[in-house]
Amino acid sequence: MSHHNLNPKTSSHGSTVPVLDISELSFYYPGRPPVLEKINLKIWQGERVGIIGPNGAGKTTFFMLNCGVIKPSSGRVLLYDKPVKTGEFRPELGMMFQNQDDQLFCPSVKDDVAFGPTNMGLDKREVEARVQEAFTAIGIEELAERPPHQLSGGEKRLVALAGVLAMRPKLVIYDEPTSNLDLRYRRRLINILNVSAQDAMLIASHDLEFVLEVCSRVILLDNGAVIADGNPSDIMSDAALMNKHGLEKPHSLVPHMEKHHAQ
Ligand SMILES: Nc1ncnc2c1ncn2[C@@H]1O[C@H](COP(=O)(O)OP(=O)(O)OP(=O)(O)O)[C@@H](O)[C@H]1O
Repeated sequence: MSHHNLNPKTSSHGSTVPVLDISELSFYYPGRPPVLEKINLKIWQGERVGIIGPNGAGKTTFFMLNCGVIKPSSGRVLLYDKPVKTGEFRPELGMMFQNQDDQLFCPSVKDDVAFGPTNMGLDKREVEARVQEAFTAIGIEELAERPPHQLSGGEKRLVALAGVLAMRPKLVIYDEPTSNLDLRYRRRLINILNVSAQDAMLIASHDLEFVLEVCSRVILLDNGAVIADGNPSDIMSDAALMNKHGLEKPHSLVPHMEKHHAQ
């Protein structure tokens, strides 16, 4: 099954246009085996999609193709029915990178969060309203005047997220959002994602418990292909499938008896 709607309210106005419509998408570096080969996927409004797979499976590459940072070797991506072109800014899409040092570069946190909306050509008052809205949603008001390079890794992650949300994207892509987060920041991120109002999100993560808590659909990528696509607990409780692709069935899905035996 490839169509899961979390929120019947939003889907009931009959959105027949997928958020993302990916067909026959391939990508390879010259002289190397394909990183992705003929991927076909549709992402629908209301979906929170976890992308899982071993190191090197092509998750980051897949994201770069979706936001037009790199050019497909063949195939195409439609974002709300309009082709994604390499290098073209699409305000409907926001991306949170794995490494925030690539994303934060302004003298203060406030300037960094304002950077995106300012570059969208919004007037000053609207930019300020959005910055305030993002600060409140993420709960980072106290960081506003700090220089981003002085922040801890977890604080940087939240500031980067505020910068993305201030652009009010409809689709947000997260690359390893919980890596290096302590339990408190991880929990805060889960809470933020679980109440977020975007149309859809794509989240690559090795933190499978996090994926279980947040996602309504899971796509397992390996060897350049979609290996499985469907309900998160169905896919992740298939221990043989998970092991075959360098992953482990999350502990919370191991039945109580089995856990007992393993000890
Ligand atoms: N510039 C490059 N030249 C050649 N190969 C590359 C280049 N960049 C990435 N690759 C290869 O492409 C493959 C996919 O990498 P990608 O970063 O998309 O994987 P990933 O699933 O995000 O991995 P991880 O879970 O480790 O973050 C890897 O085998 C990687 O070595």
